[in-house]
Amino acid sequence: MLVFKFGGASVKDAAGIINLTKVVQKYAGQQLLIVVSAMGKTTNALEKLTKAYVDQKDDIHLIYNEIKDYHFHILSELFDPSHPAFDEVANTFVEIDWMIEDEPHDDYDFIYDQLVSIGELVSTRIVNAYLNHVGLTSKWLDVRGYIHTDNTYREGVVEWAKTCEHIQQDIPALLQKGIVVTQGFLGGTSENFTTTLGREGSDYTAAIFAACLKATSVTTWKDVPGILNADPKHFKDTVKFDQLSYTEAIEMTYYGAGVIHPKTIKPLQNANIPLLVKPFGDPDAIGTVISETAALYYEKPVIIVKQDQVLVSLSAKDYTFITEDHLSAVFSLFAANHIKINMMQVSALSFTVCFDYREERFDNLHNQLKQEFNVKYNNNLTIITVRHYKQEELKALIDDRTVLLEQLSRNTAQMVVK
Ligand SMILES: Nc1ncnc2c1ncn2[C@@H]1O[C@H](COP(=O)(O)OP(=O)(O)O)[C@@H](O)[C@H]1O
Ligand SMILES: N[C@@H](CC(=O)OP(=O)(O)O)C(=O)O
Repeated sequence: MLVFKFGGASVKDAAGIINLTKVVQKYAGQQLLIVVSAMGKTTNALEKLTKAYVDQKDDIHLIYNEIKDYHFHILSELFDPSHPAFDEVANTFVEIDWMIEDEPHDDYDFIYDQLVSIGELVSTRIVNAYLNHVGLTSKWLDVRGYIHTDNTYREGVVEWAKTCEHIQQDIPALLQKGIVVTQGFLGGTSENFTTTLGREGSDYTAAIFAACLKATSVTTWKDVPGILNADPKHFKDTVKFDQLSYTEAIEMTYYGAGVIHPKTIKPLQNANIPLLVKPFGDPDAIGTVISETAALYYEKPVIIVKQDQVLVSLSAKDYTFITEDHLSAVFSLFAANHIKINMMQVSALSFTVCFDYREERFDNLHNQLKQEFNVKYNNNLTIITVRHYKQEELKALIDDRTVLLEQLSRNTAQMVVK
């Protein structure tokens, strides 16, 4: 069986959904599970809605109506007004109506997951309805009953044994009857609350299903020809990799290459399932095949740009040396706030650490760190990571920016720039 993942860009409008069905029709006769993300930039819009709701802002209904109008406009381009998909989508949005009428709960991450998850619940309703509309037999599956997570909202940790057991119990029989369409990015807790797996987590969902079902391959359909040596939105003259090793793909995604979610590759590597990254606009193109046995040749360095970074410098309040006790206290605070460290450096009197800036988490951490340390920080920074680099290439990348932190190993150079 095959697992396909269609991301937001591939289903951003009615033409995208029509294209998706054409891609799927090429695989008629094969068992197929399709993981779909929210349409276009819906997740960003739902994040805005969540913030407006928690802050009880006046524009909450404006933001919500824009999200609804966007989806109903796509529906009206695909179906006659009497089609049941209109009701299915309206009923899904009712969950938001109920939530935003109430006073906000005080756990931001919990609210976030209950609201933001609507994007995938709605997109899969529309995709599933359209596949059936064109004569393909397809079933909508609520992923929250299959991908079981703990209750770390916004970063649900998958309970693999329970997840695989449920997937293996039900999905093979469903696949024999037709296509299965389900939501990326979402999970469910044992109390039936919705969790999300981290932004851009739909690739990871596809990998979980593939690993549990021992799929032949996973294909993620993207708006790029495959995996390139750098993000084409930031760099000209990129080159595509026809093949890539699991290890290189893990390294690239770990450092922030946004093309694949970082947790995706490992379960596929463990189960020896190839990951194909292909352009949805040219489904017959070979794209990039990620597998164990890729030929390793780097015509150009691999460049990864991670924006919206904050660099924090800590020193002890009594100006003593930074000790293991200090570091242990600092790491505990990072862990408690679910903040992943991207780069760090220790000197005699200070500890410098760079991570993704996320306002609510940063404010919390900052307040806690201030109690024990002198804290200085700089935000709006960028980490440039270069793999398989030549020293002379680094200068051109920095351009006229200031380097605040630099680390070089044999294979990888990393620089925090302003
Ligand atoms: N090394 C890279 N190769 C290809 N695309 C990349 C790379 N790094 C970042 N990207 C970006 O990833 C985007 C595709 O990933 P993403 O937006 O997550 O897709 P989707 O959400 O549709 O699954 C591309 O539009 C491209 O800008
Ligand atoms: N919709 C979610 C999950 C996801 O994976 O989306 P995409 O496949 O469009 O990156 C997000 O935007 O984070």
